[in-house]
Amino acid sequence: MADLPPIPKVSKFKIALCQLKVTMDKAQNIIEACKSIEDAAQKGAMLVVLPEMWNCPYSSDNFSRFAEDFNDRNTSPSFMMLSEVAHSQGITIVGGSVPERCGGRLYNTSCVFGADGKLIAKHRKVHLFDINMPGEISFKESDIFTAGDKPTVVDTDVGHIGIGICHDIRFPELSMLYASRGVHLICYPGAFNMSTGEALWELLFVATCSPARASSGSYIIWGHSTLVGPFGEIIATAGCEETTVIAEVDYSMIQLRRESLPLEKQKRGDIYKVVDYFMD
Ligand SMILES: NC(=O)CCC(=O)C(=O)O
Repeated sequence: MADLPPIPKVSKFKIALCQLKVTMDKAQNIIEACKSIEDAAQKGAMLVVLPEMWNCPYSSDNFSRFAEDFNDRNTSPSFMMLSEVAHSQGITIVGGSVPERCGGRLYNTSCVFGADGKLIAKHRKVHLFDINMPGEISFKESDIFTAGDKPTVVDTDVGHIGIGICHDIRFPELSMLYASRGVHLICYPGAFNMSTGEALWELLFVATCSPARASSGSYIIWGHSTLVGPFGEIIATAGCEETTVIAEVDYSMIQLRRESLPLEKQKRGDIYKVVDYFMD
């Protein structure tokens, strides 16, 4: 097995999970998100995570209307705000997700910005959320979005981070692939709902960030943005209200987990294997 990346120099830092209220007013959503990020940075957060669809109420009717073409600065205010605030505050931002328009297609996309404001990674949701639970919930993202075709691991000032978007969390193969690449933390911007929200997959260091629950709309958000530690323990969590969860990430706990529970050595490569098609 290849050596895992070492624990980064900044091994203890504050993370902020901004559980934002999302409204039909995109400009307002951008202003509020910017305020929450600045506030979190003032409180010492070095990494800020936003929810899935933080600029757009999660509904099929809205995705196309709220979409942005990231190559056109004039029509991508969400993208520009994240880049500018990452730079002005000198922090890393996992920018939740927004609908992305590219080459005539729509994607559910998370942009990651470094402390210099540069885009350092872009994850397009790999597993689109199609569900039909008669009498409870019916939703078909694949009617609107094209799925991404690759996993995303990004090297940041605060470690090696894997990115998944909401439904991606249900596929342990993706998180196992990230684990096999030695990520320190997996960030899952999400917008779970009231029917399925409790059934989350929690593994390694995981940060999930949801929108706050709104009193209107047909898709009722679950909330509960959470930071889970490397032993599966819940370090910090929220209810369904608008709030920011600020908690400490301590990567030295990864070392402790690797030593006390050497799962990497216990793997049975003779009976199963995670194949990483994207690793050079
Ligand atoms: N927005 C989503 O991907 C929702 C995923 C979800 O609720 C699930 O149960 O999976």
